[in-house]
Amino acid sequence: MVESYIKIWDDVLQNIREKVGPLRFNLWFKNTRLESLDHDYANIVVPNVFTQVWLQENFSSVLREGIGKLINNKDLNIKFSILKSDERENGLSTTNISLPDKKTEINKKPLQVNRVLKLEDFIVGPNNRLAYTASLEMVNDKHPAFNPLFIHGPVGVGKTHILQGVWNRVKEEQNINAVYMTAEKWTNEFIYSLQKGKMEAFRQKFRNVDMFLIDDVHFLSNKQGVQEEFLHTFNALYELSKKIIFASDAHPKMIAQLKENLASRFMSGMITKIDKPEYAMRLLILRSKAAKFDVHFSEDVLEFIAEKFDDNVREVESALTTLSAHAKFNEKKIDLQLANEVLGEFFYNEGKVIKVNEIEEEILTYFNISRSELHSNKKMKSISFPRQVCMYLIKILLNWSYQQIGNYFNSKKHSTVMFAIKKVKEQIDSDKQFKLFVEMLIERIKKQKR
Ligand SMILES: Nc1ncnc2c1ncn2[C@@H]1O[C@H](COP(=O)(O)OP(=O)(O)OP(=O)(O)O)[C@@H](O)[C@H]1O
Repeated sequence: MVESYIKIWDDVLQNIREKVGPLRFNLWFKNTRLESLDHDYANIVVPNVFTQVWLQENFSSVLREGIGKLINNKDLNIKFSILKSDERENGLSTTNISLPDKKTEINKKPLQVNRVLKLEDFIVGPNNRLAYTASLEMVNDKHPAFNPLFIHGPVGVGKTHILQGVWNRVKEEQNINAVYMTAEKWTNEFIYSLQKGKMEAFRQKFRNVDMFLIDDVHFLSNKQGVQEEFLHTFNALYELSKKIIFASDAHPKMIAQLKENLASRFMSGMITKIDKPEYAMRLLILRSKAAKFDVHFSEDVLEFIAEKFDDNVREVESALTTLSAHAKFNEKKIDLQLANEVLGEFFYNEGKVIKVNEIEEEILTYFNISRSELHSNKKMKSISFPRQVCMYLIKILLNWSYQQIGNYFNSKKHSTVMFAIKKVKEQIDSDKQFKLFVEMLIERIKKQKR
């Protein structure tokens, strides 16, 4: 980099670091540089397209202002270049991918589809038919043949979709008091009410519902006092024949440290598992999800995604989002070639197994912390947050049990690991930039295996 660019870039970065704080700064600006600058254009090199998208969306004006001020051009155009994948390590040269500059009209619609989960958008197939049909019976039948309904299955297969879909349906069609919440939220309300001496109101609230939909009940694992109160709520509703639906990552028998009487209540109605969807199902789901995007995905692209992304539906959706983001920002048509280019880095040779230290390496690099800090008990956010992300990645890439992950991280409790993974999941769902960041980490880890 020409020396004057280094100086300009240092000044701009210093300004940004003050604004965003060291954690986010390290996440997004660490491996960037000002590659070239003339009166009209500044070209900034970034390590990957996710950083590019994030900087474009959040920092274009700050960058324009910061650099523009130094060269007296407030209308400066900012362009980004991405290091070619095979050159990332030694940073030899760059591939230019121009983002639309500020004068170009770009489609301002959000890249992600809106997350209102409705039963009518749920695709029914062999992996989920029983769970879906049983849920409909809960909706439509005044006195369903079973109660409670307990739905379990691996991550991202549609458990939440069904519960929220049921909740939305009964809210629209029936004048009943239906409550949907996660077991974690229920636990927090319980603890709060206990601390504030408001248990009577708490009990009233939950014992007066007509339909009780609790997601992620595995969260109750290992929380004896909370389970006791949950059992009381369950019993009260059950005796009044109120409809109860639970969703969980695991069968009641497999939820660690779950009181026997609570486990047996969970198993007293219908238990049904949702499995990972097969290819034909994935394709059907993809078609339906793709139709909600404002870009066109051709059938061969959808088939390509359905074939390559075989783990869970969340991954499949994320492939669509990523592809549509690339197409928009680079103003390209979505075809098989683009899908291969963009998504090729997401999958890897199955024979090559990802190792836990490879996941760790990415975390250490991106968050700039040491391995001993990652494995420590330090609670400051700059250490605990990367640790949580690491736990999440180990869960989804290696599918370790919560206990295994806890043991690996200096004997952390099963519930601590569950909480960490839950937090990361929530942030992925609510923060698009963070979602892109996590996808980028996954992409980098998987790419090493190709
Ligand atoms: N059969 C389906 N039809 C339509 N969308 C689906 C289907 N299955 C899953 N999805 C979609 O996949 C995404 C993940 O599903 P959901 O959040 O319901 O998974 P989950 O099983 O609750 O996962 P977790 O255990 O991680 O909470 C959602 O956007 C959901 O709409």
